[in-house]
Amino acid sequence: MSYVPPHLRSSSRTTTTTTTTTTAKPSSRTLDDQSKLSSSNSHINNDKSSGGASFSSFSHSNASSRWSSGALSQASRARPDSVVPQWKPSDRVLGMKPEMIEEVCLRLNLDVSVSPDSASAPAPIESFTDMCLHPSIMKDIDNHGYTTPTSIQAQAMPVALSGRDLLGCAETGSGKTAAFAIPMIQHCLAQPPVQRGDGPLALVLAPTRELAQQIEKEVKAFSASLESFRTAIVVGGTNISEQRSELRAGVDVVVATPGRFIDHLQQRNTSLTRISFVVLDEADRMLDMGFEPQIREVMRNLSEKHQTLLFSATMPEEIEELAQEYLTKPVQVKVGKVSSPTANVTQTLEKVPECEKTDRLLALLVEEASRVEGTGHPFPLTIVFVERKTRCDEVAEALVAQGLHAVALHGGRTQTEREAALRDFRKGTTSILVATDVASRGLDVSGVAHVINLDLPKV
Ligand SMILES: Nc1ncnc2c1ncn2[C@@H]1O[C@H](COP(=O)(O)OP(=O)(O)OP(=O)(O)O)[C@@H](O)[C@H]1O
Repeated sequence: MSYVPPHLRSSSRTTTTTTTTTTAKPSSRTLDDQSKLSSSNSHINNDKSSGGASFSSFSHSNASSRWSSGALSQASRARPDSVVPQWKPSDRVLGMKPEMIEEVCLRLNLDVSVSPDSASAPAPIESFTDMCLHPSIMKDIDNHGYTTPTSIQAQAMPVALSGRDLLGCAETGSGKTAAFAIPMIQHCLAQPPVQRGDGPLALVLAPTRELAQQIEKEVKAFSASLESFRTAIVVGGTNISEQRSELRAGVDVVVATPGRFIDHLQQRNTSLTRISFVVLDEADRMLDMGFEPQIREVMRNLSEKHQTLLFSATMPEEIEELAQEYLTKPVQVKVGKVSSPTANVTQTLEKVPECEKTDRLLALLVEEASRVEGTGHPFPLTIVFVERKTRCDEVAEALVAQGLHAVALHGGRTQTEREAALRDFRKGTTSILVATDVASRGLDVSGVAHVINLDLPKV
């Protein structure tokens, strides 16, 4: 049986308009139950004549707080349906024999699986050229300096480009941003253009502002040659009215943290109606941070024709439940890091009583400062991870008191302060970044020499 992308699958989904929703967790179900689940959870009113879907707010039941995608005068305008992009890889890839595919998966350390009732996964592709991408995207990949796909890119990109849902288990640093950003841009290019008060066509949800900003930067980089391609970043701690006007003008892609995105939906600054490509990045982290109700609210109100990519570094039960509920016959791709951290990283563990930890850290870093003094080299970039915000400030202050250039990065600081802290660290003006895991996980800073976990990371 040939593969039918999620967009084209017929469904007997019941359509209802409701004013209240439940956030009760569903029990664990098999993939076969998925369509039933989707239909029982659907809160979409697909009555196109009324201008699209109506939504309920998960936190309020009063009428004024309900979201409506009919906002921004869209109600009176018929919105175009999403288009299923026609994609096929090069003939060379199409001609790959099963044993060749197996050999590539083995070499790239890829673990690929599909549910028994779905079509086999698309073959991994080891060159961007063989992916047959839009010429502008190819140009931007080249400008970005990427010559060969990483393992996750080699497998996740063909999956996404072929229109299938993806469950990706990839560690931070494996190159997954491009793995979803490039197919997402290609998907958007196949859609009818966004108009004012319209869009977005694609949505990326990420756990932290910093990660969202990093993702948006990448999306911009891979769409730099496309003149009218617009992206918006929607995160807390930044000016909501600027975001409002940007969203209302109409954008192709929104990269957002879940809380702020819901705020904009409730204020009717944007809508879910035209979204046909969704990425949940670092989904495990988003659940850890309590974003599950917001994620569920978005997912269950999306239009029926959409494709979902879910990435998570770990696969706890909650992620599996989320995947079973919101992904349709996904291809599961598991991959390790691009290069083994043990290849060029020395790891040491030192047991220190709680009350002596800060002193030990100060001693180590002061010793390092005197070692580099006189060598003409700057203090090596160092990240110190701590568990709590208060400790983060205390440690940074103690380091500064010793004459070291340190700064604290945690969720309690303003967006401007966080951006400045990261900018100074990236430039090397500040050589020590003391950070909580929540604020800094997944950040990509090159040239870091030392990483110190003052408190053991919670895994
Ligand atoms: N194909 C590639 N060729 C060269 N460098 C790449 C390629 N893909 C990604 N990189 C680089 O590898 C680093 C890690 O990539 P990226 O940030 O996309 O990883 P990630 O898995 O998304 O991690 P994170 O969890 O931080 O988002 C970045 O510096 C990125 O520019």
